[in-house]
Amino acid sequence: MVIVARLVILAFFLRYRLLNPVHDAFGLWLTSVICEIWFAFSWILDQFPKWFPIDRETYLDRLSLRYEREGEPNMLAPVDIFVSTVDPMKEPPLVTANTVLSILAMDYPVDKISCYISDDGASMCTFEALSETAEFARKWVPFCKKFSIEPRAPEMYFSEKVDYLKDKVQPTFVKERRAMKREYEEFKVRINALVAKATKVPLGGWIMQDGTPWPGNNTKDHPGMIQVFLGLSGGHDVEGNELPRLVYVSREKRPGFQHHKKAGAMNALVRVSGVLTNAPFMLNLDCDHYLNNSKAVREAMCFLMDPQVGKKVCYVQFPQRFDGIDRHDRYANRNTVFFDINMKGLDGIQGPVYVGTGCVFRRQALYGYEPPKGPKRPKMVSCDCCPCFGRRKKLPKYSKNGVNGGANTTGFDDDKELLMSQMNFEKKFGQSPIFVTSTLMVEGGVPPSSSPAALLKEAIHVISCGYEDKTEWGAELGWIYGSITEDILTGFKMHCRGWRSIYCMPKRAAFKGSAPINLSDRLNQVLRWALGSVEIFFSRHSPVWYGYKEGNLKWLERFAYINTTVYPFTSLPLLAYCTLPAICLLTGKFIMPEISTFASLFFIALFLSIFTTGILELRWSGVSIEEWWRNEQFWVIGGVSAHLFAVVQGLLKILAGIDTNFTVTSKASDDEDFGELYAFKWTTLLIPPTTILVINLVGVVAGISDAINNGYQSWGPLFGKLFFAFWVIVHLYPFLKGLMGKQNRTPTIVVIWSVLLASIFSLLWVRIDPFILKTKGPDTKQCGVNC
Ligand SMILES: O=c1ccn([C@@H]2O[C@H](COP(=O)(O)OP(=O)(O)O[C@H]3O[C@H](CO)[C@@H](O)[C@H](O)[C@H]3O)[C@@H](O)[C@H]2O)c(=O)[nH]1
Ligand SMILES: [Mn+2]
Repeated sequence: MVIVARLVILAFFLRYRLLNPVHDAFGLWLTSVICEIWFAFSWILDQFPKWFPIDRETYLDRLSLRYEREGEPNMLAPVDIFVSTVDPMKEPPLVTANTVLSILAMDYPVDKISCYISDDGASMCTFEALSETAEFARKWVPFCKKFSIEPRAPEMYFSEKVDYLKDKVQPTFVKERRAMKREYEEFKVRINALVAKATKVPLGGWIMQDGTPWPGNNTKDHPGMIQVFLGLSGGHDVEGNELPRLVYVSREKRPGFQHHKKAGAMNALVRVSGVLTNAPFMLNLDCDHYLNNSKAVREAMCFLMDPQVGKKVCYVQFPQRFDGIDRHDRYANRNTVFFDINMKGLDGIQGPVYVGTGCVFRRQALYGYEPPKGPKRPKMVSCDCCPCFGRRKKLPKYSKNGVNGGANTTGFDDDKELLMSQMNFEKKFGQSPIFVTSTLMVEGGVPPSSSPAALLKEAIHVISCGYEDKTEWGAELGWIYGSITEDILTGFKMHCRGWRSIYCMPKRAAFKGSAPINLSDRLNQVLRWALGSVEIFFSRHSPVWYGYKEGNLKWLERFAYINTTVYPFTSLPLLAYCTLPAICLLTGKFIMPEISTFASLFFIALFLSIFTTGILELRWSGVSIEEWWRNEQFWVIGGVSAHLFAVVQGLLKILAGIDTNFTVTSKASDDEDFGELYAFKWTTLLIPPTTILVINLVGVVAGISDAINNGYQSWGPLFGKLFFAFWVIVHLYPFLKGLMGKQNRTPTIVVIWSVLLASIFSLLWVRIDPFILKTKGPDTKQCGVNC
């Protein structure tokens, strides 16, 4: 009701604004009204998908009751876990090792999990670190399971400042913990030694321990590499129990081939895992997102293996949570407004968007199939009966491909048809009979006849460069190409096919990652996301025009996707709106005519409705007011810098074909204690916000001194303008802090540029409309009485 009320008030407000132009500042008025209309539009896109938020609850004990009966084989579904890494310098191997250890130690039947690491950097350092990690896991995993510790990433576990003796009854715990801590310190020393060694490449390239040269010495031109650690053949832990499989994969790279960044890496893993283990579900994690809750996968299974609704669920997304963010979360890294408000809202429609990490997929959904069509639910009293909002009758879908989630997996009539469909499959999935067969095995598993050696050979084949040529990979299958935010596109395709996704927020955060905490890195990350969105907006997959034919995408879900692709464009009106107060102060004009008491009611009503929607949202989501305010501030900061650049770069890509690259975010390794927060790196992204800040400050000074000169009665009109300017300044405040750094020193180049730009603008305005003249000019009419 509040949302509807706000919509109505907004309409009245805009009507008033449109009907009351300012005649002596027509340009200012027009600009501001255009901006306000755009803001209203983007508010609708953002607000409406929050109409029906959902909170979910899982019952892990019932999952066990159903699928883990005593005396019977365990029926939980196998899961393949994918971890991506690319640059051992920016993504320290110790961070990746911790993620891997937390995966290997998770609470799930060991024979049902396999962990695949994609190394896009073909780095021997990563490889050797992984080999060390596999060795360390033999001790770490039994320790975790014996004492049920959390989290199971050693670095985080040992640095937790809690009373670890609480609730622990085993007498050996203290002793074993101490011993394990020592083991971990030694492990860390070994990893650090590997990293130190990796900083300078030897002349002839890297040599492996067995004396042969490392195949990945040229990172841009090397064969595919696969190494299986642990698992059935790879030995057991120190207590003789089996360990999950751990597989190192570095896909083939050759010059002249498009590698499609992370999306390409993930697709290579989809195929390798299809050939080697073929679990029906897969969990995808960034190298820095460790398992913070050892039962996370079980949480996901509560939905994916649900006999009633599970079959239509394409993925279960967990919120991203972070470690090591400064207490006030200066640059809104936690993103709680998104993860606790928007995503919960989407869950009430067709499900959350995929955010790139912490997500458990159904393999069949990634293979481009549609969800199985269950028996139609009996119609109840709902929107369905309303003729205007009811869903359109669905068009019959192509079912040539045969496989639709379950029922008819191998129902071919004769050999000819079999051959035909085989050819179709190879056109779709590529020339690997073993992989194609695996896609038909909906319940997972590899053909029993195949030997491990043959499978490994095939695995190398499916990660070769040319494998995806003339197939549907990246267009209809797997992770979708075409944007550096591959995650949004990938989820969007599934929703268009009619799948639904689930948002799962266990009490103990499922995964935790790191976030860039210094200003420049953060802005660059936001730039990449925004650029990815702009790419999608202009692509064939733009939610503005894609996927109407099938009619499977709910329209509020579409609103949300449109919102995630058009938000960077809001930077243009935002930039204008942030410069307006300075211009008003310098020229003495304003964007509104003097308002009557009646008209001011519109403003008060609008303000109140904004306030109420905000408060209600914070109430139901549990987001704190501080987090919300940070988000508002960073929306402006990101808006006038990163989003702006993204729009420009996106247009350049469209018009001039300049490709965009994926700048990987650095992951702080450890114990730096926010040194990073204050680290300052120069980037052009800093220029526009600094300029805005400076001109607004100049405006405030000029406005006040002007009012002082003009005496008492000019303070009234000034008030509105000052308020407006302060609005801009307080939003940019965290940015100002970031600029200052720890030592309160701003790099000279930023100052020079900004002062330059600011003074040019100010001078320009002063020359065009010098406000000083207003007081003394002999030809000014109103001067008579007061002068
Ligand atoms: O060519 C590449 C580039 C990146 N990555 C991996 O992609 C992941 C994400 O990179 P990161 O720099 O950490 O990006 P973030 O901005 O922190 O990540 C968010 O946004 C990305 C989309 O821009 C998603 O891919 C991520 O999953 C999501 O966590 C990392 O594991 C990288 O190793 C690759 O595997 N190959
Ligand atoms: Mn990251």
